[in-house]
Amino acid sequence: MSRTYPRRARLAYGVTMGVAAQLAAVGLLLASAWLIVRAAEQPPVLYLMVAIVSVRFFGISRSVLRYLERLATHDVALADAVEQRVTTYVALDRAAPAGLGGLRRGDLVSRVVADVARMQDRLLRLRVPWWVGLVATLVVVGVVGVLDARSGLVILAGVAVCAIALRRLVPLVGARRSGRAEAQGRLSAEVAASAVAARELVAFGAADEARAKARAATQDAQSAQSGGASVAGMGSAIVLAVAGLTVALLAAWSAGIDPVVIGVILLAPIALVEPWDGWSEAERLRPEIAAAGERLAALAALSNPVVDPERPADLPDAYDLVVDDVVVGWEGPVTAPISFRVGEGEVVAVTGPSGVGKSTLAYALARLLPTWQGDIVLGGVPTRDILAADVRRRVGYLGQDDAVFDTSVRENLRIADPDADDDRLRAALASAGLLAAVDAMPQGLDTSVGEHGGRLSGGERQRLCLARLLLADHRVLVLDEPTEHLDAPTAAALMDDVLALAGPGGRSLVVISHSPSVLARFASVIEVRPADRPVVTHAVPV
Ligand SMILES: Nc1ncnc2c1ncn2[C@@H]1O[C@H](COP(=O)(O)OP(=O)(O)OP(=O)(O)O)[C@@H](O)[C@H]1O
Repeated sequence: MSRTYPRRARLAYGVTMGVAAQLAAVGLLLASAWLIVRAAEQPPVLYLMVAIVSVRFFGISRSVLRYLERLATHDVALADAVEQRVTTYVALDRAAPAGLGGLRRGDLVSRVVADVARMQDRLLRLRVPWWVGLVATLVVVGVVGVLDARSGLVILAGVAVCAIALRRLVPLVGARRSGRAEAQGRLSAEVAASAVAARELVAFGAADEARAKARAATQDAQSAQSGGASVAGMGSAIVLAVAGLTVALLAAWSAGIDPVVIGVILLAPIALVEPWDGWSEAERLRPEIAAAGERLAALAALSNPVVDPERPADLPDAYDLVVDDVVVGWEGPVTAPISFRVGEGEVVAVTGPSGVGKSTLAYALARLLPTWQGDIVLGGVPTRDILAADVRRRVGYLGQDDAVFDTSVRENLRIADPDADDDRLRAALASAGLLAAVDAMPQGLDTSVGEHGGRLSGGERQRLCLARLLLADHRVLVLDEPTEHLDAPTAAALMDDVLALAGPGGRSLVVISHSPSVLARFASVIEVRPADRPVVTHAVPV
């Protein structure tokens, strides 16, 4: 059924096909039973023709109907998953970076990938099996009830007992034993952390400890998984016990019923084992699906401390930057008030002891974090009155460890501007002082830079990030330790290129650095100091 139909209609069609497939399976078993019992009486073969044709019809239609059910329900589930994925990415985008502080990277990946996939099961393995099983079971109860009312009631009682036992017992035990997704999340986080830090772990002899942690997380994940298997076993046991008991009761009360009909009646509960197994599986998964839903809801509820104004001001064309009595910090204020001004095309350096809050100030300048006190004013308008995305169009930030993707130089640059042609890419590379090096690479712009830019030198990586920043055409650049990890001549060359970006009509620069040789090149150096006494701030950052 095509996607032009509404979701509800596609789902109803899928469930109807599922019910029909289930009834075909029941019909196959009952028609076969009737055929075997009746054939034993050796009637003229003409009497058996209807049953023989029925067996063929049910056998073929079951497969076709099941296929149609899968097609329709998976179509709906996949469309739901796409929506869920988009919602999750939008939530992450809204919360990043300041709102994601408490989440480990591996855990986050596990949530975004595994939990979203698990949510597909809510429809496919929880809701659809319950609806299909329930309708199919009630039809069978109705048919048996027409043949013999008391037998119909016995099967109805069996259905009720099975449904209640599965619904009550399996999730109860499952919830206690599951935690599979959490265990999987912890395992992913450990593995991701070890993979990123593998070199350091080996160098400092801490690999054994990391291995032990990963092993413990693996064992947790495995035991959560085997817990799931024993819960599945319990569900199957309940189904088989109830079906067996129902058959026994039906057999005990079968006196006086036509022998051919008895065969059909006794097989009815056996035919229902398949839909009931679907319920059992659904109940086993229910706690995991609920937990995945809660984790995704928690992600969706993450808030970003940077709140856009209700009536945003237009982004001004002017780009002089005034930092007026500003205090920054993450969970609370950490710096003493900071004030300075950078006119259009001017440069200023920011320094201060390690951990004092220089990078935090850089985040605030790019409106990635709010301030606890004071105003950051861009072109005469406080940045809190402008949409954060607009501020970031004008103010660009180059961090100490900006991401370099495992793809070509060209694609790494185009993240800043997907439409940029080679001339613009080359101009940005030239301004960042990387063009000659890229031209010397075997495939030029198409050269792959490796994971985290591993095939580039530290200086080249830094210049690549700078070129990317230049391509986005920000007017104010905040560069956080741009010469970190570079030797003195490379650092001096990079600073030459950076400072050449400023000047009348050029970009304004705020350069954060510890390095005396970098600071020596600036006429204006601002020192960030820790808050030595409690500073007056807003109750919440704005
Ligand atoms: N993502 C974060 N969440 C919470 N606190 C943070 C975060 N990043 C940094 N901090 C804290 O904010 C304070 C200032 O850190 P920041 O990175 O701004 O210092 P810095 O002056 O740039 O240091 P360095 O010169 O060593 O890079 C530190 O106490 C640090 O622990």
